Amino acid sequence: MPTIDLSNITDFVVNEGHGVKGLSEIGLQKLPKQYIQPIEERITTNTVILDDQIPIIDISNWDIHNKLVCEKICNAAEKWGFFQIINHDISLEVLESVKDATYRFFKQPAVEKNKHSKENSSTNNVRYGTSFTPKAEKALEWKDYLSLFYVSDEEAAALWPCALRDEALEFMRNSEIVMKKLLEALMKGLHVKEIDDSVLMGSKRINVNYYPKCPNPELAVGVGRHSDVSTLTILLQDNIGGLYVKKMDSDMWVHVPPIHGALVINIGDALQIMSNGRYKSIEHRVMANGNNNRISVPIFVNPKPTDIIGPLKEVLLESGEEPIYKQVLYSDYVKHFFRKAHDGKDTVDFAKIN
Ligand SMILES: COc1cc(/C=C/C(=O)SCCNC(=O)CCNC(=O)[C@H](O)C(C)(C)COP(=O)(O)OP(=O)(O)OC[C@H]2O[C@@H](n3cnc4c(N)ncnc43)[C@H](O)[C@@H]2OP(=O)(O)O)ccc1O
Ligand SMILES: O=C(O)CCC(=O)C(=O)O
Ligand SMILES: [Fe+2]
Repeated sequence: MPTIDLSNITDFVVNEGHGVKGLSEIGLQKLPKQYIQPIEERITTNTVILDDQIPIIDISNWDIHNKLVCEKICNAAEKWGFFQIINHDISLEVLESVKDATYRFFKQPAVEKNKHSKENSSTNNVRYGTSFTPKAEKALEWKDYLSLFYVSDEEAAALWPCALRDEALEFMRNSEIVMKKLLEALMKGLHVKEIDDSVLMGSKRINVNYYPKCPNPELAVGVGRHSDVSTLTILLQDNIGGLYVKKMDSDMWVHVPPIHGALVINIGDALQIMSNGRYKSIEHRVMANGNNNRISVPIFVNPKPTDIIGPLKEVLLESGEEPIYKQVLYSDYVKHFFRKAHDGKDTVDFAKIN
C-alpha cells in the first residue's frame, strides 16, 4: 500500500493517476475535503420518490411494425427521457465480458492506466481520468473513467488498452442493432421518414466508469447532475445501484433499479435539439456507495463532431412549431459540455434561441 501525503491528494489522485480507486484502497476513514459536495448537490432521501420508476420495455421479437412497442418507446422518451429495455438480444455473455474487462482495466497499476491520461495519451480518442473536469470543479466527483472514441477497428486495435479492447468493441457491435431499431422507432414517432443514419449515430464513444467504495457517501457524489450530450445513450450497470433520474417537471429523483440483463437507455441533448424539445434529455446523477465498488459502461451514440445539428425540418413542418433551438456545430456543443463542471445549468441552453 503506498504512503501518501494527504496534503496533496489531488496530485495523488489526478496527476499520478491513482484515481479515487487508489484513494479508496488506502482505507481512508474520512472523505477528503476536496470531495465534499455543497449541500444542494448531495443526494438525500427527502428528494427521492420511492413509488415511481422509469418504464421497463420488453423488446423481444420486436420490429418497427410493432406499433405498441414503438409507442412505449416514444412515450418514455417524451415523459421520462429514460427507460430500461429487457429481452434485447445482446447476450448475457457479452454483457458479463465487458464488466469483467472493466475490472481488469481498473485493477492495473496507476502507472499503466495513467499512460492514457490527457497529459500522457498519444491520442485524444483514448482518455483515462477521474471526476469530470477536475480543473473546473469546486468539489471533485468520486469516479474514475476511461473514455474511448471509436474511429475504426484498426485504430482501436492500435490504441485502445488491450485489457478491455475486444470486449468493449464486442459490446459496441452488439448494441449497434438495438440503437438502430430504437432510433427508427423514435424517428417514426416524429414522422421523420428518411434520415441519414450518420446524423443520428455518426460517432460513438464508450466509457467505462469505476465508483469505488466511499468513506462518507452522504457527503459525496459519484457523478453530479448532468444530461448527456449524445443522441442516445445505452448504459450497462452492475447490480449495485445508485443511478438517479430527475422526474420531469419536479425537483424529485427516482432510482433506476438494476435488472439483471437489462440496459438503460436515455435520450441525449442532441436528440432533444433535433426533436425541437419533444424528446427529453433528462438530468441524472450517481450516488457514491459506502459498502461496495460499482461499475457502469455507457455507450454514447452521437452525431459526427463536424455535423451541424438543429430541429429537424419534418418535426417543424408536422407540428407547425417555431424552432426553439438554433443550428450548432456538434463539436462546439460537446466542447462547451466538457469545459464546464456539472453545475446544474442546462447544457442545452447553449443551443437555445434566446
Ligand atoms: C467523463 O465523464 C463524463 C462523461 C460524460 C459524457 C457524456 C456524453 O454524452 S459523451 C458523448 C460525447 N460526444 C462525443 O464524443 C462526440 C464526438 N466527439 C467530439 O466532438 C470531440 O471528440 C470532442 C469531445 C469535442 C473533443 O474535441 P477536440 O477538438 O479534440 O477538443 P479537445 O480540446 O480535446 O476537447 C475539448 C475540451 O473537452 C475536454 N474533453 C474532451 N474529451 C473529453 C472526455 N472524453 N472526457 C473528459 N473531457 C474531455 C478536453 O479536455 C477539453 O477541455 P480543456 O479544458 O482541456 O480545453 C458524462 C458524464 C461524465 O461524468
Ligand atoms: O454510472 C451510471 O450509472 C451513469 C453514468 C453517466 O451518467 C455517464 O457516464 O454519463
Ligand atoms: Fe450520463
